[in-house]
Amino acid sequence: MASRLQSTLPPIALPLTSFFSRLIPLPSVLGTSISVAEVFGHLSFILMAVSYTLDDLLSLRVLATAGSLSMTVFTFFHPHGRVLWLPFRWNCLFIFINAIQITKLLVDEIRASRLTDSEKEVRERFLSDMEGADYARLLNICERVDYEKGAVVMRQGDENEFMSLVTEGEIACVVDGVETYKLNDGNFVAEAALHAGAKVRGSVKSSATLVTTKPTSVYKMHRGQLIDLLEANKSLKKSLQNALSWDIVQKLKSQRHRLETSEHVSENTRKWTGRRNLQTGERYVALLEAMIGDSPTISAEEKSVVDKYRHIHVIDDRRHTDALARCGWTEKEYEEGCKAGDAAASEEHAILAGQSRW
Ligand SMILES: Nc1ncnc2c1ncn2[C@@H]1O[C@@H]2COP(=O)(O)O[C@H]2[C@H]1O
Repeated sequence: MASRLQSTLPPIALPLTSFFSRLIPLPSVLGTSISVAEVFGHLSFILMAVSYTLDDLLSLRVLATAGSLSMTVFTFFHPHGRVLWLPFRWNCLFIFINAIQITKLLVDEIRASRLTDSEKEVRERFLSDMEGADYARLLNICERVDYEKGAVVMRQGDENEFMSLVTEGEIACVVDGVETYKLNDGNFVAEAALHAGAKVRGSVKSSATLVTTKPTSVYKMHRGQLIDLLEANKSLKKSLQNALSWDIVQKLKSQRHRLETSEHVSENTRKWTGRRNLQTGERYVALLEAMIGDSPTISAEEKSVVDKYRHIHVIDDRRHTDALARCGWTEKEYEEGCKAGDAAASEEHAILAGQSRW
């Protein structure tokens, strides 16, 4: 065996041939003997099999790499006496790919382990579903901003490109001079229908003036950067959408609570409700404007986001038609996904719609 190996192996490997072709005696039930190279062959498949049972990505990749490494040894010192170059080269490629991915995972783990105490606390309190590495990636695009009490965070009607998470403090939301809501720690600000899956990268008109009523801190992130990050990280997207969904539930519940308990509101319930309704309509218009922009078409995917948003926020047909009119669209145009009178866009839209059916 050793002599056959020696005849095909690259000269550099020749000193190792006697080791890998050495026979190890086995208990009689398993057969007579096994070579060291074959031990690596079996080990490779055992490691691969175990790796498939693991959920933890890092451990899975480490074991898969060890499996591929064992396979390269087996194919290089193959008992038939010839190097099996085809599986050898493929396994080298698998090792290379896994090594890159393992490095990325390790970098993420290191990043996650270097969080400050206050960053860790924010994760534990408001983003506990988020993996440490995903949270670290999110922090990369976040800027912490601290406001004094009484600071104006944004004004009603301002174009705003940022989404924020309040990590501490309190912010009053004022619409046409009437306070409609108070944002507290854990609330998202200007989430622009992200909870419904909208990918609004640009600016959205603010539906309220936001004024801090206590010293307040937020994590502020650019919406475009956030959406790019979410598109590249499915697990981050899922956990952030979870957090946003809970935020919506919390906001709706606390609005009801506020309506029932606050003296200030009960004195002016009609006025408050009127402003809230107005604000809901304005936010819907702002969302449609941001999604449609100047484009003469709206895709089926965008429409399904709009439908989801309407369902969550109970936007009835009248409000929907009014909002469309404010954006310069008719109900019919919206249903068809294309503005009338724009022949080129209409043709292109029909082609794309036809393609998507395939
Ligand atoms: N009544 C309210 N209920 C919940 N959140 C609000 C309210 N008013 C304002 N906000 C938040 O303040 C943000 C102001 O900008 P947006 O309209 O983009 O999004 C708004 C919400 O995130």
